[in-house]
Amino acid sequence: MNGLPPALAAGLAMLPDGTFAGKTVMVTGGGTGLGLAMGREFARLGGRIAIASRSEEHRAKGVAAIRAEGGIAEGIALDVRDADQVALAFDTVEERLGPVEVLINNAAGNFPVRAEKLSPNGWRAVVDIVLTGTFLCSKAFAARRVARGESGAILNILATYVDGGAPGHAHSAAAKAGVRNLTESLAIEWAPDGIRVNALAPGLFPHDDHAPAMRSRRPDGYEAEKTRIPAGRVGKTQELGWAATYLCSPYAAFVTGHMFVIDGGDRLNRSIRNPEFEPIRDQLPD
Ligand SMILES: CCCCCCCCCCC/C=C/C(=O)SCCNC(=O)CCNC(=O)[C@H](O)C(C)(C)COP(=O)(O)OP(=O)(O)OC[C@H]1O[C@@H](n2cnc3c(N)ncnc32)[C@H](O)[C@@H]1OP(=O)(O)O
Ligand SMILES: NC(=O)C1=CN([C@@H]2O[C@H](COP(=O)(O)OP(=O)(O)OC[C@H]3O[C@@H](n4cnc5c(N)ncnc54)[C@H](OP(=O)(O)O)[C@@H]3O)[C@@H](O)[C@H]2O)C=CC1
Repeated sequence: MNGLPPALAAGLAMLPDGTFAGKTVMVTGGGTGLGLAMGREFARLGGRIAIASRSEEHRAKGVAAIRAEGGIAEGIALDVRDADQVALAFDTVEERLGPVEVLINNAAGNFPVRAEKLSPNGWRAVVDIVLTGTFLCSKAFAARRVARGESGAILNILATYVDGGAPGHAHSAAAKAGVRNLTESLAIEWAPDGIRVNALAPGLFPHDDHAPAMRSRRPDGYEAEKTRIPAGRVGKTQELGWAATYLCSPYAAFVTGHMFVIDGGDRLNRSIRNPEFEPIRDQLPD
């Protein structure tokens, strides 16, 4: 598990070419990091990608990356916390690329902070982006799919700390756990309408776009954390693309309400042989 099979490393797609041909895929926060990696994989399989986020710079970067690979992409201004902006974004995507058939709720806010120091507004910002934003986008998506009488797929991006929590990330972990539960409620509610709702929980996937607050404090970066991961390495962002495209494809037509974990076994690495416990107040500055 320390490397990728040569065919995959060479960039071959996991699913058949054209699996998403003619389909519009909206990726919130799709201009950077994992969202962009997933958008690129959907585009390689023929999807038309709508990158929806706040920053024009992030959107332009993502659109350019996908177009440079021959894909179709448009940037759409959106703050997922605002229901009016969400409605307008779906309308705009429909005008430019066609109705959204796949929604990736990837946008997130997070910053490490000791829980006793987290301001009410800081808590709200993260919970609103992660939990409320996911709900607002899912609701707008499903209302449109149901009105058209057409099926669809939603994929919510979680984090492995939905189980067990995350010291220094109480806001994000609580919000992601809420999204996990929301995934299950909506999967049941919308299954009769042909709308599948699944979740993808990544472990550690370092990339060059990390927001400043999320950059590793170690001089050697997140790469060095591989020693704690049973697979012996961190994740490669393209691997999330493979998982995301499968879960949203017709090959997963009977999969809904599921949380797919992709972490090289990191979440299972709890044993009496773990290193000494280090309180979060000793890891983060005051
Ligand atoms: C598995 C174990 C993991 C261990 C760690 C490894 C890390 C690897 C990755 C782990 C999982 C990753 C999960 C992620 O979600 S990564 C995604 C991160 N990306 C982003 O956060 C990008 C978007 N972020 C933002 O836009 C902002 O950070 C923010 C979320 C704050 C929202 O921006 P907005 O402009 O709406 O908000 P404000 O700037 O006005 O701030 C609102 C309040 O929040 C307070 N704040 C902001 N930053 C900090 C900080 N670094 N520390 C403390 N408080 C902060 C800010 O002061 C405001 O509060 P007040 O009004 O009270 O001052
Ligand atoms: N990287 C990792 O190791 C892990 C990541 N994850 C999850 O993966 C997903 C992607 O994270 P990652 O790529 O690492 O982080 P990034 O910071 O690169 O991506 C977050 C994206 O969210 C967008 N965003 C933030 N707030 C809003 C908002 N209010 N409205 C619309 N878009 C918003 C940002 O775009 P803009 O600034 O333009 O709005 C940005 O593109 C997140 O859900 C994260 O929680 C989970 C576990 C591990």
